[in-house]
Amino acid sequence: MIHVEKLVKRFGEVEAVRDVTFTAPDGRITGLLGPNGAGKTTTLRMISTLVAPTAGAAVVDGVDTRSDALKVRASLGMLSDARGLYARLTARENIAYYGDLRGLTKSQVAGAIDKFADWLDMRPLLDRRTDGFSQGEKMKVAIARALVHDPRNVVLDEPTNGLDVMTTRALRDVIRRLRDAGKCVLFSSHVMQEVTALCDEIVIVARGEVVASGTPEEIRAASGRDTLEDAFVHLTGVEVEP
Ligand SMILES: Nc1ncnc2c1ncn2[C@@H]1O[C@H](COP(=O)(O)OP(=O)(O)OP(=O)(O)O)[C@@H](O)[C@H]1O
Repeated sequence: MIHVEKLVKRFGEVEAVRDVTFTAPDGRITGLLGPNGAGKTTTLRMISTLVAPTAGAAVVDGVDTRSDALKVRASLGMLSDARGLYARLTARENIAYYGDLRGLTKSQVAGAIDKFADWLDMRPLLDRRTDGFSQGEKMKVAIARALVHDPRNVVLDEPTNGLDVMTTRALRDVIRRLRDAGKCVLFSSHVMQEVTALCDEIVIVARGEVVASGTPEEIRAASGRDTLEDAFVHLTGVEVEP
């Protein structure tokens, strides 16, 4: 479970996150939805221990990110983007390298690679060097790499960016499988349709603050609008992407 409480992050004069409080429970898919610059990535980076909060707390499975970052990292998988793959290594070697860093045995690594090869339909890619991979192919490797240690908490920053329809569908299936296995899944998006297609709970952020949270129906009803899209525009003051 991920809980953030009155989270604040300032970069000099810029207040990227002003006041963010929410809980992403186990066995649920929670979507952090907001327009560009709302503070989603900064929030996820604080949860993942990559940046320290200016104030407030991010707590993962009861552990505060500032008191024991290593313990938090062990129970969390973070996908930020598909950059940083080793071009000279094959997909399999890239994933195995992260498995080694996480302290997995060879058979645990082999099992994880086998699982993701099926889930993401990436078996033909496994023994090719990632140099020259398409955006979607790189993303598949990045997902397997981020989740190789089977973390209880899964954090995905705009995971469907640049993916085609088939790969997006495969990724959604993976996210649902993780939810059904009882994991806490938290992902960010600026695309409302993406979030409504997948999420059990939605947290809407705008200008660094939570402006609404709940199930899609709760948010729509609380806003007094006919559709979630109208609610989103009303709450954030931003037009929805087509
Ligand atoms: N390292 C940094 N230094 C200065 N400002 C930053 C830094 N990181 C983020 N910001 C600013 O903080 C605000 C929130 O950025 P953030 O990347 O968290 O938003 P986001 O909701 O993820 O947006 P997007 O959907 O565009 O990725 C933006 O105004 C951004 O310019």
